Amino acid sequence: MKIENLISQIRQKKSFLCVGLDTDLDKIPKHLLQEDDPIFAFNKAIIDATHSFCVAYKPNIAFYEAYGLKGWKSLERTMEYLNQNHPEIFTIADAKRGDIGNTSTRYAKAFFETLNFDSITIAPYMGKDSVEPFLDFEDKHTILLALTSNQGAFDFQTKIVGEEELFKEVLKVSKTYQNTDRLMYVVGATKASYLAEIRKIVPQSFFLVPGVGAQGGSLEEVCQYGITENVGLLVNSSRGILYASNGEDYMQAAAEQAKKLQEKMEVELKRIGFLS
Ligand SMILES: O=c1ccn([C@@H]2O[C@H](COP(=O)(O)O)[C@@H](O)[C@H]2O)c(=O)[nH]1
Repeated sequence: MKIENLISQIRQKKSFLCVGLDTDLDKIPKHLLQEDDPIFAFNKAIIDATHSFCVAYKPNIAFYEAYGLKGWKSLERTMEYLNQNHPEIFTIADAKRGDIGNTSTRYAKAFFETLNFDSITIAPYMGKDSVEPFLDFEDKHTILLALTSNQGAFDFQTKIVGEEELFKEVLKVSKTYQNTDRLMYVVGATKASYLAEIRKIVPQSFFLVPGVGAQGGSLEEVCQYGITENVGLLVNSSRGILYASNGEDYMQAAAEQAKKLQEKMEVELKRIGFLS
């Protein structure tokens, strides 16, 4: 997908919400466990309930790999459903891959070609030749982990390396890679106070921002420091939407949570003049 199409969808839906599809058989409503493919049945219901409030879906691959071949099949069916019914919606494989060049190329083919995701999350630790194979793919996006939402982010990412924090070095060095227009970054909502400094380094890039809802990050703070004239944000919520209820009313409860976030986003989009 081209960035212009993502931006025009944000304008149309008045939303920059990404719904995380972290589907856990221990948490979904019990009656769905009778289905042939409960993971797909749950994902389909969540997509049907939330698609008008969000611009992106982010299956976290761990939740599918955990169930082996069956989980992978559910992921394939989810992607087929999205590509056939909502091709305008941006898809993110939250896979956090990255390896030596020829291996990265195979990961890129798996997620961009076989599964037809628009983007994938990548760990930057192995450097340029582990990231650039993903950047070779036209209209596909590589989302580099910059400053993650978890507590462990302080173990390495904020440590001073040379003159500044490691995450800043990641951002600066990544700007020297080829096809940087295909780069986005992960910045945790729980680290919103860092966003102003991050924006100085990458003023135009899109950020995937996990950590609102269950992890306690604030949407308003993320917008205060991170929003750009073209929005530049995809704010994710997974558990807060998926498991708003585990009863028969789970679709309605998920839709309500997604709508609440969309309405807050609309306020922010109006505040910056992106929407009139
Ligand atoms: O820094 C990061 C990077 C990725 N994630 C992932 O996002 C979702 C968050 O789920 P919630 O239920 O909304 O907390 C999940 O898939 C994480 O693995 C992140 O949280 N932080």
